[in-house]
Amino acid sequence: MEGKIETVTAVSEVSIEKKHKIPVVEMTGIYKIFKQKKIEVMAVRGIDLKIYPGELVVIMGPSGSGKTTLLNCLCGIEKPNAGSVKIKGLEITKLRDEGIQKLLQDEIGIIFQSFNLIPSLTASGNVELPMIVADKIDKKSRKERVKSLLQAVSLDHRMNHRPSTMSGGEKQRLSIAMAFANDPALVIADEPTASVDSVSAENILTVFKEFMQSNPDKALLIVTHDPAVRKIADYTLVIRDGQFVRRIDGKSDDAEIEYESNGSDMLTDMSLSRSNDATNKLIQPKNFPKLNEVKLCPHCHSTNIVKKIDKNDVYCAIHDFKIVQKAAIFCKECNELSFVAVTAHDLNKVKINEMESLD
Ligand SMILES: Nc1ncnc2c1ncn2[C@@H]1O[C@H](COP(=O)(O)OP(=O)(O)OP(=O)(O)O)[C@@H](O)[C@H]1O
Repeated sequence: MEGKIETVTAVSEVSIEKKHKIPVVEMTGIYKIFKQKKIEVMAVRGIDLKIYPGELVVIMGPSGSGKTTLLNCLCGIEKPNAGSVKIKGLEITKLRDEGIQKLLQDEIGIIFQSFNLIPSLTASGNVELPMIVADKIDKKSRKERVKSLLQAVSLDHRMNHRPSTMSGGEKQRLSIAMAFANDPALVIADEPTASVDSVSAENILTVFKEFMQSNPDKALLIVTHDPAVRKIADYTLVIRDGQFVRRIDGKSDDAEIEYESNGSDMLTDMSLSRSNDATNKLIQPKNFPKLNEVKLCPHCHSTNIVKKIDKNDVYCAIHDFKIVQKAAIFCKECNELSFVAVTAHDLNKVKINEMESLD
């Protein structure tokens, strides 16, 4: 159906073998709304996600689609407005700061795009540090583990070198070794190949594959814009406007991902040549107005605006399950492009039966 975005749940196909395992990640009905003055941004809307031990899952989506917010909810850094997040069966949405800190220390390893290495420490010092903080194993075992982790990422010859002397690919491999240091149940990688060249990116994917093969009880979640990463995934979830809209099973790289086209037609129609992060940000008032009621730029409140509705982007929002639609508002005063949710009442093209099938 034209205009319909089907939401996808990542919990549908569970093998009998998996049913007997506790999921490493179990997110149910997650909503996250940010409030800025009178404006609400619904960054995540009703996400369900289960990841079992041994699974390598990739999440892809355009800028502003809610990837970081979802990860933050998953790690306890952000509290969702609604829904449950369990890590290895433990509900984490009610944990206090110390509980979250312990969770991040013991059960979740994070690989940041920006590496997050300590410049004054050598490679082995960086890998050892999380183990010193966790204080679970003695010094001798720690040193042995540092060695084997650095071997696993092919950096054993660089163990006494500082990050400043390393290439981007080496730094990223070092941050992978750090993330696995405390033997976490879940490793999350945020854009792990974004800051490295294509050869290093291939090496990083190989390291992930090998880690998963030698640690079948772990789960790995990678958030990326890089389609190459899908090659190593058990399945890929495409996120758009805070919802999973597509699930691609398997590791083949021939299935197309079309999320990049999100919003671009409107930009072209409005004769805008520039592209910035705002293109995918949806500004969502509490009560959805009709398009003709939108009179001001959401950024500078100027009335000098151009409005355009995207007929291909009708979707269902959670507020009373109203059918809403995205409208692009371009402000000639501040040059900002915003997306505003408006009621689909203006839309003669949406037939009643289609609207009903949306929720
Ligand atoms: N702290 C915040 N306050 C207000 N709005 C926020 C906040 N954090 C995120 N948002 C909004 O929530 C939406 C989702 O943002 P998020 O950072 O999760 O997207 P993303 O997919 O990770 O984007 P990118 O790929 O650019 O990092 C965006 O519209 C963003 O502007």
